[in-house]
Amino acid sequence: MRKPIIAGNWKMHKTPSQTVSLINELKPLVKDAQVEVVVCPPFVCLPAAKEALAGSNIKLGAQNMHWEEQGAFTGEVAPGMLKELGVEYVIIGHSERRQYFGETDEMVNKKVLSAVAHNLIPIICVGETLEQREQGSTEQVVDRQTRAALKGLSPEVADRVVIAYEPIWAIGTGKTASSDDANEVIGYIRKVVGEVLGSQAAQQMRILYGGSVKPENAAELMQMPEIDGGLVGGASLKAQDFAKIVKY
Ligand SMILES: O=C[C@H](O)COP(=O)(O)O
Repeated sequence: MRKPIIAGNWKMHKTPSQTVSLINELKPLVKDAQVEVVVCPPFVCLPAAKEALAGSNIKLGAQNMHWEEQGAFTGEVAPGMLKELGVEYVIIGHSERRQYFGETDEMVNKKVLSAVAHNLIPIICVGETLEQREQGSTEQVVDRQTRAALKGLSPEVADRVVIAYEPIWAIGTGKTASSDDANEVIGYIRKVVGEVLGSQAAQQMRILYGGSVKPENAAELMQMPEIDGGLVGGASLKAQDFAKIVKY
């Protein structure tokens, strides 16, 4: 049985003090959650978040990392730095990183391997643009991104790797993939995982949906058999909304 995950990607929102307020508001609302709850604040908010999360069931995630242990990489953050702050999850290859910061499939792969080696659970983002969807190349795009991201991974770590299918046209736009569409693409991604790592690994790996997940559409999406939870952007910045999604 794959335990669902609801993860909040706060993107570039919230200062350290705002982080503490949001977490304090959220904690009582999700304390009985049946799913794994993760929040991913900005890097500089992680220490404050860790302290505010003490004793709660909410886990801490980061939004990115470098693959190297250390070195002359100005502005970057290494996996060991995240570990020391109590981070358990790390989003890798979000479409905003690919689009605005030039992250390639190869960089995503290096980050995934490094995260796993450091005992961090990567949440690997894949998904097509509107143009690619309209051209009918959704499967081709997620196929390429998934194979590239998983290259060199051992099937034994499948339960410590998460994929998030995020159609780019659905991110922050209010447009959601229909639950049938999302389920179908995630089923396809699971098939690809099976081809790369074997069918047992494919059954163990959690694959989330992301893209305008809201309290109003969470239940329908999360009830689909292939969808193992959600990566939530905008709605994760409001404690009440995020808690409703957690309790879908
Ligand atoms: O990582 C989260 C996604 O980019 C979804 O963002 P959104 O829920 O604001 O559409």
